[in-house]
Amino acid sequence: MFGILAAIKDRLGLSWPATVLLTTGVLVGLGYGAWRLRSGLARMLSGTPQPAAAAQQEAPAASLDGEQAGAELLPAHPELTAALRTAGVIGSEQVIRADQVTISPVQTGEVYDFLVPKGRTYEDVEKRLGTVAGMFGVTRLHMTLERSRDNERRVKLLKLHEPPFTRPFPAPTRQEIETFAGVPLGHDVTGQLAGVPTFDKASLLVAGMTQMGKTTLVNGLITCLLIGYGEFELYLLDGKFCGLTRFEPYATRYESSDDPAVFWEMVRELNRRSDERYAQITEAIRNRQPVPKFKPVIFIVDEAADFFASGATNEEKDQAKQIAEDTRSLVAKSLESGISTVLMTQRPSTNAIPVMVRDQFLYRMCLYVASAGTAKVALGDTYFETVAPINPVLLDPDIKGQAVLFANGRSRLIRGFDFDDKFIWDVVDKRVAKRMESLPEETPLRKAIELLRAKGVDFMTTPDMAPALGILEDDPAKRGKRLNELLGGPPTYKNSQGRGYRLDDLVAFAMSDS
Ligand SMILES: Nc1ncnc2c1ncn2[C@@H]1O[C@H](COP(=O)(O)OP(=O)(O)OP(=O)(O)O)[C@@H](O)[C@H]1O
Repeated sequence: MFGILAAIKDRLGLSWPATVLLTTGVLVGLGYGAWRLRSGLARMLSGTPQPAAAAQQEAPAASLDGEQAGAELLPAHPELTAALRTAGVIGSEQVIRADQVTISPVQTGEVYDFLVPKGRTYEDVEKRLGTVAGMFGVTRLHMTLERSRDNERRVKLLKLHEPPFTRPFPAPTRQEIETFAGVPLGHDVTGQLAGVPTFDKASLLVAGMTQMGKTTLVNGLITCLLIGYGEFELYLLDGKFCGLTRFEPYATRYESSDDPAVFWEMVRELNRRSDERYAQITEAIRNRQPVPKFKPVIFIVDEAADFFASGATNEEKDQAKQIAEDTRSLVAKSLESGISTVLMTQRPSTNAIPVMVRDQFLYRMCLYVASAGTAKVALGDTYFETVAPINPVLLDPDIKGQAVLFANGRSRLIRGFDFDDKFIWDVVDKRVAKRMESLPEETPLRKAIELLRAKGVDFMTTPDMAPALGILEDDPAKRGKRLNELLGGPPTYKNSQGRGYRLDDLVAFAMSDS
């Protein structure tokens, strides 16, 4: 090295300090030139030109962060980098590294699995999902984002080939429903089952214009509950008269009516049960006992809007107010009492379901509606400010049963199941039979139920039933009273044959507890 320096010194006729300085300067200059050339080549290969100013800004960060320095040299994924930069998800100087992207085909589209640059998270993509979809040349409905559990920077972006649910998925089998972790409500856009983790401590509002598939969706929900949910009681109010009839044999109480008084009566009955349950909880806490576990009760109302409508007189207005207040209280108290409410409405207008009732619902679903305002009524006033909202107005009204499911702050597009009637009947029959098996064998109530079943009748009068259960009293009043006491107090029913008991009432009574 000394020899080389001496040769340079002789050749240029410089002093020693000047020779050393000059040689060092030239070597540093050459090194910088080589670095510029290399990064320029890397950028050219990745097809992402970078302004000089940005490159200068990035130099210090690169020296702090090994990965970022590596990112500069590694090729970027052109499609994702360009889309996410233009959508404003990542900065113009940032890239999505090609070696951190995998694209895999699924049944209905393809999944882009990638890491966003350091300093960004999946939420940056989620917040701008509509714009990102636009960059891919599709709509928000074609795109679904899933976060990963292992890394905040990992994004799984599903892009559909066709509008969602263009092709129907087959209804799930019993086994698929049984193995689903939670309560399925429908298929997601890839054909997987989607739903909510539990119906315990939850309530659901389902809104959508007429003929969009609400009743079918809720029939699917009840079917899934009967297959996969533990023991529960069902209260059904069929405001459309025949939408929920298939489940009557299992229901603890089934009413088919559009009379607000019937709705109010059911709400009050459930509020009473809820109060009793609260009293038991308080008592347990007071006595330092474990809090009792209650059998879940699920109250489902098909077409609820009419029940809150108010008449013109003051008395009717007061009644409507009281109905709204009682309903709000029921939904709000479901948290601890284990009584969940599902309300459906085809008129999600501002005054159809009172705001104080609506705001209590933990889960909300909206099928196709004609305006964003109506969607807000169903999903909440601030719905469009939530993360990655899906506008129900954009759903295709010809593909029935599609709905935006808004649960735990996240939106999902699903399509309710459309089960065969035969499948539903079979599920109901099996569940009712299972219930019967679980009844204590030798009770008079079970004997009475089996008597009606053996005779193949839905109703039996007191004079016919009493002797079969060992009551040989001749006085009708005394006989009726003794039989009712023996059975434990189930509701009686009167028809043209006289007073007696209906099979459905006896079964429901046998199943109910506080
Ligand atoms: N998931 C689905 N797949 C296929 N067809 C469906 C689906 N959901 C609903 N439908 C069909 O759409 C029609 C309307 O369904 P449904 O009666 O459930 O709607 P609705 O919203 O309850 O209507 P309304 O409020 O007028 O009573 C029915 O013919 C039903 O078979």
